[in-house]
Amino acid sequence: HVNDNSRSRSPPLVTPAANPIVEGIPPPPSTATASLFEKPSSGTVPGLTPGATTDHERIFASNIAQAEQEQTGYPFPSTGELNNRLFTESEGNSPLWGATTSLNQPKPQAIPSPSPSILKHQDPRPVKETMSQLPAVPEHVSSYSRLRKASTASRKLSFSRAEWTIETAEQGNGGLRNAVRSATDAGVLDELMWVGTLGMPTDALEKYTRRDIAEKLEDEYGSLTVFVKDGDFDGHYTHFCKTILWPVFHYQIPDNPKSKAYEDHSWIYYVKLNQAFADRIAKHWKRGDSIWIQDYHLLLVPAMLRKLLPDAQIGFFLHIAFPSSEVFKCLAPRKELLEGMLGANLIGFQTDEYCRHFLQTCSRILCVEATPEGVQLEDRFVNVGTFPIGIDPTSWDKRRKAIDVERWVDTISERYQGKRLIVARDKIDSVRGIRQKLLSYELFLNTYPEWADKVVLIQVATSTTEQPELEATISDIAMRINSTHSTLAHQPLVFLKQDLAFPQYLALITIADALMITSLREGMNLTSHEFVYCQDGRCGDKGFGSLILSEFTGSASVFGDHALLVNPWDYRQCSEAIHTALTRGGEERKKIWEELHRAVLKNSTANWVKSFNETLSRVWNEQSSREIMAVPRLSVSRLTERYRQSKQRLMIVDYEGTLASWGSPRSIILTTPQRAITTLTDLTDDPNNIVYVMSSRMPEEMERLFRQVNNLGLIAENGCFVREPNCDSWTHLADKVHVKNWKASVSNILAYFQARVEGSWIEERHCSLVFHHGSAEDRHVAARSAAECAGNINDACANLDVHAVPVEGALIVETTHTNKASAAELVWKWVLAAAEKKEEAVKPDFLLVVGDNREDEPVFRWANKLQSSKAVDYAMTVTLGSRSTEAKATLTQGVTGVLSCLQQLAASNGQAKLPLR
Ligand SMILES: O=P(O)(O)OC[C@H]1O[C@H](O[C@H]2O[C@H](CO)[C@@H](O)[C@H](O)[C@H]2O)[C@H](O)[C@@H](O)[C@@H]1O
Repeated sequence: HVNDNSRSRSPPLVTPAANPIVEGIPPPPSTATASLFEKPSSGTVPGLTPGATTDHERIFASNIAQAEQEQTGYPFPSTGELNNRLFTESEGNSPLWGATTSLNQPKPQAIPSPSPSILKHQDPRPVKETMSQLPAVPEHVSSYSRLRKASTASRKLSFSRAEWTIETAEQGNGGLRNAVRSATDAGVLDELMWVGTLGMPTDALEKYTRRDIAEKLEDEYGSLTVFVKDGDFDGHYTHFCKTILWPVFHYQIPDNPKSKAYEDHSWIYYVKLNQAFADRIAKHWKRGDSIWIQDYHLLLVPAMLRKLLPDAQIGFFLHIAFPSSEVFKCLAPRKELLEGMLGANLIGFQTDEYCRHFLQTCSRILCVEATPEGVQLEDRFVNVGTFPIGIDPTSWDKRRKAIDVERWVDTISERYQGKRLIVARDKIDSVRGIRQKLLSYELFLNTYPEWADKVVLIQVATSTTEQPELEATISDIAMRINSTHSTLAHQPLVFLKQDLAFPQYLALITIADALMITSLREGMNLTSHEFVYCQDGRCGDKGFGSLILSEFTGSASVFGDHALLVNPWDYRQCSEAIHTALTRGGEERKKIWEELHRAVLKNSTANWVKSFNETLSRVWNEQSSREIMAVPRLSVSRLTERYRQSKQRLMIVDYEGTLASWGSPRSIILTTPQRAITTLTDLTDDPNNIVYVMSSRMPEEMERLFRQVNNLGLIAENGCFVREPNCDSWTHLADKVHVKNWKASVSNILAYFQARVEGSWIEERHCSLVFHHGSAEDRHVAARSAAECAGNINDACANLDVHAVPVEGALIVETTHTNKASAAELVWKWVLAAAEKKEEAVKPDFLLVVGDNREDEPVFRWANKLQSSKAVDYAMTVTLGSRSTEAKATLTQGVTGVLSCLQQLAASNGQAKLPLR
């Protein structure tokens, strides 16, 4: 990676847990975590949950096993046997499928709440110093701790000297891994490197062991390891990611009095880990590399990298949901998180909804301009887009052919002969909605008792972290369902608190009659895609099953109404959906399934990687070409030379901020500085020049401002009105009826915000409304309100073809139909038509556009295009200051620079004398 400069731009993928892992390490030094590292007993696959742990689970697990045994006569193994058999069968053959949660490596120290020691890190003093200030420890305690220290030390020794091997990890984002694998197989990615942590504690490893592991991972597995302290990892992942970001991004605001979610002590670990990733990547980055950062664990990395590598091509993809701005607002470091993401060139989301939420949140919290394409920052544009992830049909075809799958199809079919199967596989996590699903299922059994002995819900519940309260609640409901609705020969719910081996999972979703997903929120949900793909009717009379899907998943936007969309909190609706799924006729099921299947194929993983990658590279090129660094300073002498050589010229110059500094919007006697008047007069005196001034001001103001200049064309209200030189009447470009209608809707929104910002006021122009907040008492509050106001208008009025654009001290609301460029186009037509009429038709061969803000950008774009399409020989577009722009050149001396440049042009043809210096 480091030495090869010739490689193509395939992205190193940054993920918090690299997929190759280090395994076979004895218990780590801390007694608190030792049990997590115990070698699994024989007959289990390393890392798979080794069985029930709490009393509750023990009772529940044995209950199911007992129930299964009691139903003798069936060849189906008990849960325990099944478990062992599965584990044995999958040995040495790690499943390669999607979002599995079984662990074949030591778990990270992931416990539900952070250890109290986490707070120690808040103290900037070294630990030793802090310890020495503690009161003396009683003798018996200190000898105990000496003993503990000794045993810890010996464990550390054996840990650090232990043999190790590298195995494929099963945890992490399986969907992402499959996507990258399939893209590589399909030749979409030809070279890539993963960047991640080991996913296990590493403090106890000797330096040389860490080095050896990192070297092997880099050389043989194309993976770059980021080492962080165990405590930092814990603070980052267990606390900040899992108790703050994860719930909030899934609309769960931890606002109960016991919640520590908003104490910011874990923020420093989040920053630290993100910085460690950024530093590691920056060190290895070479020109031509593209960096793709994955998911909510690394929201700050894009900006950290941008600082280290200003020109790098950086993409960011969020796999989980992005909440509404009202929810995101609750996060204490909300600004930092958004700014972190905005370091990327492209930010991708799973659905349009998350995309919209992000744009709105940026506009409201950061007060920046957000367009449907992305976010305009002061010096850069960041593209934002939707890239729904999917599954890889090719690899699924291969896996389905495995002999194990067929065997399991037979076993499960035989076991549940004559029954209708509803299946589900979820992580035990409150956002996955298992509780809501079981309650709905219970309601279904109560409402339709005739189904009680004909249907079985098999719920596979995987877990990586302990969630005792949730698990207890779920177990209670599960027990209640089975104790109420079971008979000696039938049990309507099979609840497996363990993951399945891959062939079993495949078999299960192949023969099921329905899949039920009730996530309260979820980024995508690939289980539903996997289910649909496997329901192709290849399995006897089974197939074309129904998909019951929470409307709060990303997959709901992929499948739309072809799925039975449900609100998981509406138990009645969910129960009815179960009934519909079980009673639908064969023809109907097939027809619906075909639509679902089409959606799965359309969203294949290879397409996902390809489209993100291609978009990233395209927007990076576009953005780079707009970067101010790449925009040269205007060479006035060269411009003058072209001016002198040309026969017919068109010049369009912006008014405020370009020809004159910004005037007070309320000024009644608005005047144009004499120097601007003189310059314009000198230019318009030349019969070969056509000069227009453009502004957001109203036509009557423009007339007043420029009445002293003859032969001057005017563009008012940002292109809604145009007046030809020497003409008394204005041409209206905006549709009056449309303007009247949208003004009525927007006025109320503006009035609402105006009433809340002391010192702000609303100006009504002919075709636009302006919310002036530049002289508000509290500028900061005013800017935030204006941003929020813009968000509201842009959401509410999107289909009215109106948008709100923030400018210096104001928010202009205007129609999207017209802008300064539409006026410029009309001017161009007029100029060509006039040239045609002359005896010696001379088309303009010199075009100059000068402006200073966002509203001038469309005119720059238009003029540049005229030149590239060879409609004009020479076009120069010039902007002021250091914004990102599409102009070809910049002028840094502001209004003075513009005026002296224009004076130089006029003087070059003898129209004016240059002022004495
Ligand atoms: O639990 P974490 O290690 O913090 O990771 C979060 C989850 O990542 C994966 O799911 C997310 O990405 C999937 C693919 O884009 C998407 O379908 C899902 O909705 C997202 O939540 C992973 O599959 C989960 O197991 C992780 O919990």
